[in-house]
Amino acid sequence: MSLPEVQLKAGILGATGTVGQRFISLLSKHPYFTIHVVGASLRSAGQEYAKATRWKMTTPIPAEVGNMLVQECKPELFRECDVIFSGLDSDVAGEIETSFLKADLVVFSNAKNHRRDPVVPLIVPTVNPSHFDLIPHQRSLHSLHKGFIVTNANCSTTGLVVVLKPLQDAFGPIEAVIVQTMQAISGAGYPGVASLDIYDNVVPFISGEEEKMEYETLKILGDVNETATGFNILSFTKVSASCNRVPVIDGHTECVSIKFKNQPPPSVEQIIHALDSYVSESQQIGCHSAPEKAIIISRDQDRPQPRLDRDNGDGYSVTVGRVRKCNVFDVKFTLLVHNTILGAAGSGILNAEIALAKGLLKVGS
Ligand SMILES: NC(=O)C1=CN([C@@H]2O[C@H](COP(=O)(O)OP(=O)(O)OC[C@H]3O[C@@H](n4cnc5c(N)ncnc54)[C@H](OP(=O)(O)O)[C@@H]3O)[C@@H](O)[C@H]2O)C=CC1
Ligand SMILES: N[C@@H](CC(=O)OP(=O)(O)O)C(=O)O
Repeated sequence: MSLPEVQLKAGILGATGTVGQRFISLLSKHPYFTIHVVGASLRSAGQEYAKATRWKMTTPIPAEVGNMLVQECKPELFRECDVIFSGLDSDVAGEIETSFLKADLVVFSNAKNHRRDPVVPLIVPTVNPSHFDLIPHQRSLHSLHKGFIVTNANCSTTGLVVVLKPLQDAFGPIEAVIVQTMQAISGAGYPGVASLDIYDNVVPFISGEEEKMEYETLKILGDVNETATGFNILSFTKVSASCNRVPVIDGHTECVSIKFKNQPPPSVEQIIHALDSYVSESQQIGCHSAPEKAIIISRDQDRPQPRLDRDNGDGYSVTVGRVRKCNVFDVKFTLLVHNTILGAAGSGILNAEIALAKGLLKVGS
């Protein structure tokens, strides 16, 4: 993809939070999105960013952002932005993001609020960029000239669909998926889970998470209908998720078992080959943040591990290991996804790069 001639102005909603901080650290070294406005709640608005946030990234706050004044999340304060990235708390994301859409702004959201909307694409950038095809319909429905809203997926769902997509493409419909997650504490935002709850412990419940994985997987792996006015949500595939919080800072690990419709199923080596050779549309386009490999196969018997593998592909790759035959279903494996990069902010940024490549961002208009 050739670089655009102009810099695009980016606004960040929820800039002080866990996902917002990740947006800032990724965008600060981005070649064509420049951070223009940062927004958060009334608690933070009016303060310098460095004072308002409790910075938890391992790199310093970028100098150009540290002394920016945090704004309220009002569309009129972001009207110069070509693109808005939202890391808003879901208690407020629905209403605020809708007000930005109505103001004809382009919103890439991390929050759950709009993911089930029948005209909002739910896009994991290394899986289903074709769902951008619905944007002209969304624009006409809301009488928008340049604005639209796209969401990225729940972080655990993101890792899962990156691996299911090439298997579905290569071997046909997947009949059943059973997944157990071990999710990092950064997934709960800041301050998140109390240390007395998570230290020396595992918590076998994350509110709403299992339902999100079971629904979002089917929307993402489905396709856009013939008239590009809606989504064909998979009805054949059944997903059952069990979600657990574990004392890991970043990186969600998932143990997955799957059963194919077509029998006999592919061999373990055929599955490894399909995963290893998978190239997503975002890579084909040559997007700046697209990983060299969407899926990295580990053949070590004790990998993937969050501390060792979460930064693979700069956090944009999903690492898969322990691919083996399953005695109940057909095959089982373990995957690892970086929950705040590909599982959150990174997906928003890569989705914006894809939108730009597809001509959907009307820069400076
Ligand atoms: N953490 C993760 O791995 C993932 C998170 N997500 C989703 O991304 C979103 C952000 O999550 P996360 O960063 O973890 O959450 P945090 O709690 O860390 O951050 C929430 C952000 O929302 C802002 N905010 C809260 N209330 C308001 C308000 N009334 N008006 C304006 N801004 C407000 C906060 O500002 P202030 O500091 O001023 O309070 C803060 O910037 C959530 O919707 C979450 O579900 C999605 C995928 C993965
Ligand atoms: N619930 C996820 C993070 C998250 O906020 O997900 P969602 O964007 O689907 O609400 C976790 O706890 O790890």
